[in-house]
Amino acid sequence: MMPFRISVPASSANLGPGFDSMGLALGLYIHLDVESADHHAFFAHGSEESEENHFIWNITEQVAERYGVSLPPCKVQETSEIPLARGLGSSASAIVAGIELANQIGNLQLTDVQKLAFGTEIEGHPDNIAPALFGGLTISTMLEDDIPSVRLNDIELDLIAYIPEIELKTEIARDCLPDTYERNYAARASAMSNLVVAALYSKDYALFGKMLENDLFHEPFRKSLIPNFNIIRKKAKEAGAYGTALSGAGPTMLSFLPKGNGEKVKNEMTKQLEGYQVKLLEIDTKGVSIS
Ligand SMILES: Nc1ncnc2c1ncn2[C@@H]1O[C@H](COP(=O)(O)OP(=O)(O)OP(=O)(O)O)[C@@H](O)[C@H]1O
Ligand SMILES: N[C@@H](CCO)C(=O)O
Repeated sequence: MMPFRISVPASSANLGPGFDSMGLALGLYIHLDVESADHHAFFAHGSEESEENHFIWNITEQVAERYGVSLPPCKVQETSEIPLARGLGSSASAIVAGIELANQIGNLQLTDVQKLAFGTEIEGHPDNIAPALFGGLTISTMLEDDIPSVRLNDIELDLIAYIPEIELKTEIARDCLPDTYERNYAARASAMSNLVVAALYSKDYALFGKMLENDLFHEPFRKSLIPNFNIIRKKAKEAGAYGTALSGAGPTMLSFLPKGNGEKVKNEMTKQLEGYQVKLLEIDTKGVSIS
């Protein structure tokens, strides 16, 4: 086996009302550098000791078991730019990395459909898994026998992420959501989501930003967990953003801006948000890749 590298992008799920279905791949990556070895070893980011039970390796073993293959010994070195539990899809990127590792070293030749199905089964929803696999903006859902997914790569927007120091586990941010929504409420919530998609496809970015900020599915119930939720949205709007949404389950927030305005707005927002990493991010259009 020649040494190779697996790279998987981060992602921002939901984009406001696209709850559990929309996700955008971002130019922050987890990398696995893989080479042949006498025995298995997995070195997690920043660690000099091999980890037997690493999250990613566990996924790799689950895939191998599902397809009935035994994996050759190899050395894997993980490095990552994706902060954990911040709403940037770290778990989905790690799952996709684990699936691709099994695919490569086990010579499984998995199709995109198989990878998406396996990843979604583990993560529970496809909104981060699909962009981590395919890149761009994806809209996906789960049917009994299929996970339809549509990709949009052509988005002419700058992105700024506001990443606080605190972590927020998705599990906790899901626990504060209602179990059910009353019919009129659900109809309004899905109308917001329809308009987000329609505005994106028609490149009406002002409308996109407006609808992005009108989610009814999750943000109203989560915003008390998110430091500076209202302030960030207001300041970003004043600085020129079309709109700002919670990234995934939070606590990161993500602004969408007219192309070319990112650097200026990033500098302004950095001055106002002490203790945050304020990052200008690219949209990844490739998804998982091997080099
Ligand atoms: N590279 C990694 N190595 C080990 N564990 C990881 C890795 N990436 C993610 N995880 C696991 O996933 C958890 C974070 O997943 P969680 O779903 O809570 O947040 P997220 O995926 O970063 O954000 P969101 O789903 O809101 O976008 C971590 O606390 C850790 O247990
Ligand atoms: N759609 C998910 C994204 C985080 O996994 C949520 O908002 O809980």
